[in-house]
Amino acid sequence: MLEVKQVSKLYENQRGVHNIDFSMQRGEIVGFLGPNGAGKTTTMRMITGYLNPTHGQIQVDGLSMADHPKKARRKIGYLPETPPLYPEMTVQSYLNFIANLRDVPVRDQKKRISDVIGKLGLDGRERQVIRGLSKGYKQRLGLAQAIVHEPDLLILDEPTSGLDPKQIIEIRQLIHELGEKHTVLLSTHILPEINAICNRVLIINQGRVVLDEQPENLGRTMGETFEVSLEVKGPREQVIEQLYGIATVASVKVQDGEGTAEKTAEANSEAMNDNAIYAERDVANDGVNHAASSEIKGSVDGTSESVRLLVTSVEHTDIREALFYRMAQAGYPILEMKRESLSLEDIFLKLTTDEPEVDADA
Ligand SMILES: Nc1ncnc2c1ncn2[C@@H]1O[C@H](COP(=O)(O)OP(=O)(O)OP(=O)(O)O)[C@@H](O)[C@H]1O
Repeated sequence: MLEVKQVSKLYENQRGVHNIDFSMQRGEIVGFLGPNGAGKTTTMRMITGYLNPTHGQIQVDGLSMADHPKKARRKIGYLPETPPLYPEMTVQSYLNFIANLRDVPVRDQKKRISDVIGKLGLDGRERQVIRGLSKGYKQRLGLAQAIVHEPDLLILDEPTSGLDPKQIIEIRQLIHELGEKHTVLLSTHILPEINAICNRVLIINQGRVVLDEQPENLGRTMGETFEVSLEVKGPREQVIEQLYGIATVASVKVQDGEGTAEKTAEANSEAMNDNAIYAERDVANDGVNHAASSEIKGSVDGTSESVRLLVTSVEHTDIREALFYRMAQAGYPILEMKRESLSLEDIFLKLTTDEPEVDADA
């Protein structure tokens, strides 16, 4: 649907974006993230044909933006950061005007406009003057003008910026619905928005794409390990040794009042050798709850009988079931188990807070 090939933009010798290269398939909703000045708006303006790239090529559904700008633009709906509205017009007259501007056939205009009014919840406001609309309704109208000519590709520049929380939820829902029929590229500063509506995320920093991934694969791409935080009722040392008895456990860190300490790989192999002994001990205890034993050492204030641990697996293995069965077998109840993963915020900061690059070919 969209091909952005090695696109660069130079503003009076200052680099806007450098070698941006990505494509979008029909039906994708892609979130475009980046800190202020990263190059999101510049990229979007080039895709929509409002700005010419200094180098590179843009194709929309196989049409080159440089060679066939009019035809290519007809396939795109664009909502800039500030919706291009005429405050003196009414909702209806503005949409009539836009439909004409976008070459919607006159015989189709009435139905098309009534459809977008319905779709964007603008019913009953057709005669209202735009100046009097709330910011949320202006944004709805901005989306309506972007889709009135039924484009295949929607480019939305920070569509929820400046809206209140209720309006944000409504506009997100609308974008989600629009995504069923259109391919969508949306820029945002709101990271949860990506998880809420996008099936792919592009992160841009200092004019370059630094990440292109599906949200569910972000952790793996960033070299994230599979970590589980665990609260177990039982004597700390025995619990740790039991954990190291699981072949797929790579490390165990204690996270209690005495600080975070990591048990090493040697502990792992020792524990694995001792595995049989622990198994025997379990059988001997025959259901006796270890947590009730006098060996239990309290944590922070001596009143708790539980231990908090961070357990990492080898090769990204999901160890949650193994942890459950091992602790159950050993008679140490798991009070809490939670998979730890990098948030989009963590990843964004990791990728965008490096030292500024010195561009060799600048
Ligand atoms: N018309 C212009 N003339 C000169 N430099 C510009 C122009 N427009 C953008 N730039 C520069 O290009 C770079 C990218 O800007 P751009 O507006 O595309 O970033 P952005 O990611 O959209 O930022 P924001 O999130 O703040 O809107 C910045 O360094 C900016 O100063």
